[in-house]
Amino acid sequence: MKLKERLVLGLSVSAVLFTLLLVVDLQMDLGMSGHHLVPSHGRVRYGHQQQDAPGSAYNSFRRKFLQRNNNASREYNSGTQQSPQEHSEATHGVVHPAARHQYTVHGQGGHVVPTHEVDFEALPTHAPHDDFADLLDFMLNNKDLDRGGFVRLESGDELPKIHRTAGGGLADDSGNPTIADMLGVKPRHNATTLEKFQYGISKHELYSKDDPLVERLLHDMATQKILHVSQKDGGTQIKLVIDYPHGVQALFKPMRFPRDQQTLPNHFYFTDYERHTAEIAAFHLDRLLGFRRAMPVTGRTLNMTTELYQLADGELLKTFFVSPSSNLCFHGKCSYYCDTGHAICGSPDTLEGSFAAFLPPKEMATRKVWRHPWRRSYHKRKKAQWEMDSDYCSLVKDIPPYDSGRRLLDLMDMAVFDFLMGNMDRHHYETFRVFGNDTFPVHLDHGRGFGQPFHDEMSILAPILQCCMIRHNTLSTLLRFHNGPKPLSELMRESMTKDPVAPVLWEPHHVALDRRVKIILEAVRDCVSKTSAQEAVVHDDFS
Ligand SMILES: Nc1ncnc2c1ncn2[C@@H]1O[C@H](COP(=O)(O)OP(=O)(O)OP(=O)(O)O)[C@@H](O)[C@H]1O
Ligand SMILES: [Mn+2]
Repeated sequence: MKLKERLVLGLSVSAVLFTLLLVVDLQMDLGMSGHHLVPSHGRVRYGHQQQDAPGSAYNSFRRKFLQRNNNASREYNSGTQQSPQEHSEATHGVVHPAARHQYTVHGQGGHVVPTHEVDFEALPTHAPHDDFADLLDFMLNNKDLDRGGFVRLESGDELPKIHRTAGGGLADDSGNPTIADMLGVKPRHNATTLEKFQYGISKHELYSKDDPLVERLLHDMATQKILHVSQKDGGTQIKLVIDYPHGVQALFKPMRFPRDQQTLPNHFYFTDYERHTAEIAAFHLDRLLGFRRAMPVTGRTLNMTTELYQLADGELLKTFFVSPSSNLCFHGKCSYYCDTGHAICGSPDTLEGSFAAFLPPKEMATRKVWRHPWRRSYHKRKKAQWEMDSDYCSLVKDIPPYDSGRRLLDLMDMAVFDFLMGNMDRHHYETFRVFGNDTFPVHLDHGRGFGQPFHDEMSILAPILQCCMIRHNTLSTLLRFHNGPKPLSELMRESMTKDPVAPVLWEPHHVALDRRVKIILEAVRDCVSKTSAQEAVVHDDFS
């Protein structure tokens, strides 16, 4: 080979290698690498940025919202009590004016109780009901618009569902195979309800719309005899693995505080205590939203002596003690809040908790862990990249798995879900490896939701406002919640009445749900008016 040829060859090879390196690096960033796309203080600029980039809807909507609510509270607030949440009315969210009127501080750490009987529905609403007819029209007229690079599926809104055959087997005639299909197995006929449920997890949802297994699973977890308890490793707060007969397991999170305890004013989202009621309510909320991406969770009241203490093993057992007021307590071992000062105590030895159906074991289905592109900094002074870069979404959109398929829309759904419950603790998410990338993210870990019923955390909507994107089905579900026949609050109450620890949520959380549905609709309206219609509402077939 001549020198010139060698030189050209060498150059080409290094160009290819360099490109590969760049691609791998970018992909890793949204996977598990721990690197940032750009230094977190950096800003990303694009060649032909418009005056009003899509992401700017986030900043302008937040500003508009803050302003409106500040005015409202000024009008409403004259001569009334102030809620302890007012402090948090900083840059990210708003405190609902009703909060100031109806609650007064009680005890340490911002524990708030109502001063008098309150009609939570009687909020200061002077405006007539806005039915968002413009959004309805928009959705109807734009059903067949270009879906902005997403796969166009023509078969209507409903995802073909997997069904159970008469013999209890699973049939996949739909492009929505189950774990059993993927493994080429059929659950034994004497399989436990949990095993049947696990094998029935499909590519697009954990369970199908009216799956009778869900109610059976909830019932089993709430009533079956507990055989053994041990601590679950990992995570920051105490969780127990509960063993039932026939190898069935559940993940237990204990009650720490009464229902009306709010996130402590000086706690960050990452130092907030977990609430067992949030885990229960999140399962119901996820199901009502039509996602079916959260494992079934039930409440249950335990006898701590016979159902925990006598069944615990070594390490956990050592942490049990009797408190000065003769209540049975334990603290376990974990990286936060696992010491005598943060013990979990019964009264005197009954204890409530949430029981989540166990995910499939490794042998059945392993999961892939993904860093959430809109994760927070988990640092008391640092901001995340998306908080400083209004065009962050265009960066995410270009990178697999967000550049095609359902994943980006799934993140929009997750933002809806998290905003409704006020959950800021969404650092990672998991998918089942067996289904590849075009599968749903499992909605896991909601213990930090439902902490601030008087504060709407607008930053949770950042993905939706920065991408100006929401799944068509999700938007129509939200419109149904808003316009009736039944508001989300009522559907949640109904859905949770059968739970053994009902009422699950403190009433102000229900009020917050309805208020937040409307806020999301306003946010989408804002986006629609700002961007081209095609981009704002993406139509795919996953509900
Ligand atoms: N239902 C479940 N069945 C089996 N494993 C689960 C279940 N829910 C969660 N896990 C596993 O346990 C881990 C910790 O659970 P979870 O996130 O709820 O606890 P956490 O203490 O809040 O964790 P972290 O502090 O890391 O957020 C999860 O990452 C997940 O892998
Ligand atoms: Mn957590």
